[in-house]
Amino acid sequence: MTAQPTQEGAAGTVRRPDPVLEVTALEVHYGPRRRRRRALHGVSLSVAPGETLGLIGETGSGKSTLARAVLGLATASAGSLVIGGEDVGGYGPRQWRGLRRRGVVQYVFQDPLRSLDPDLAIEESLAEPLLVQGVARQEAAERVRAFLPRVRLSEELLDRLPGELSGGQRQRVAVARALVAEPRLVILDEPVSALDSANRVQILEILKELRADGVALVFISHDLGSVAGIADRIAVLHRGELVETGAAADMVNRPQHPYTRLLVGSAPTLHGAPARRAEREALRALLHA
Ligand SMILES: Nc1ncnc2c1ncn2[C@@H]1O[C@H](COP(=O)(O)OP(=O)(O)OP(=O)(O)O)[C@@H](O)[C@H]1O
Repeated sequence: MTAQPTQEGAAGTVRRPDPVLEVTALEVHYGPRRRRRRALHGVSLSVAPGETLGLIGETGSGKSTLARAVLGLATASAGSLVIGGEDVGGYGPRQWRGLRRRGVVQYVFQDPLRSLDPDLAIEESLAEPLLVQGVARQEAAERVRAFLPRVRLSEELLDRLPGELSGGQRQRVAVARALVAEPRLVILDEPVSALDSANRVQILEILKELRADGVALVFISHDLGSVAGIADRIAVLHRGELVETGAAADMVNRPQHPYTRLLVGSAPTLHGAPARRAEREALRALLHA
């Protein structure tokens, strides 16, 4: 686990810095009243500055809903959400836009074309988060160019459109766009799921290096193997509820909840081979009992 930055308190006691993200008893529902379905129930978690939280769960467990709630794209029906010290619970669309424009929170989606404007040249896409924060155009251009080596991109790509790049290059542009303006928190929703293994490894390496800047990351994946090597802590979501949260090594080596054990057993990238079928079936039976 990476050491968390700490501050000296008044009496000389070391205290942890305030979390960048604090989610408490969050509830999200979809659908009109009579067909209302609960997507998240009583979800509480926090992420410290510089910390990487892995959020894992199977399809439909509510991972993207949590990401969307933290980005102001899904409305919470109860609970509280504090981002960068701001209670964003009652925020309307304009206040959410303001928060995103100020660059407090950024995002990377599975499909980079969702994170990038298809009609904007790469250079413009990368400069935009800096320009909206009031950085002068010349300085923005310099900062973009200085950032490119960190995501293994060359300047030749700057005048291309997203559609003229490979999938791996596009995702590296999306990562650069999310991080170039030094946000406090970045939500990455399945950022490597659509990539081949070489590109997946490269993006994971890049993210590990960028963590050193002190940004907090929430890394969402259905695959425990993708997050295990990068996350400090891992939170497991099952049917809209967090069933287990702990240090990444403990979750991989000593999972407690049957669902976490099932995820660990089903992650071939963690072990030489997935757990035996009979064991997985036994865990599934336990979960559905
Ligand atoms: N816009 C929506 N309207 C209604 N129900 C939705 C909506 N988005 C998601 N849901 C439902 O909410 C639940 C959680 O979905 P969510 O997309 O958050 O899961 P997920 O863990 O991200 O899944 P995946 O890994 O497949 O993306 C699912 O039952 C889903 O069908």
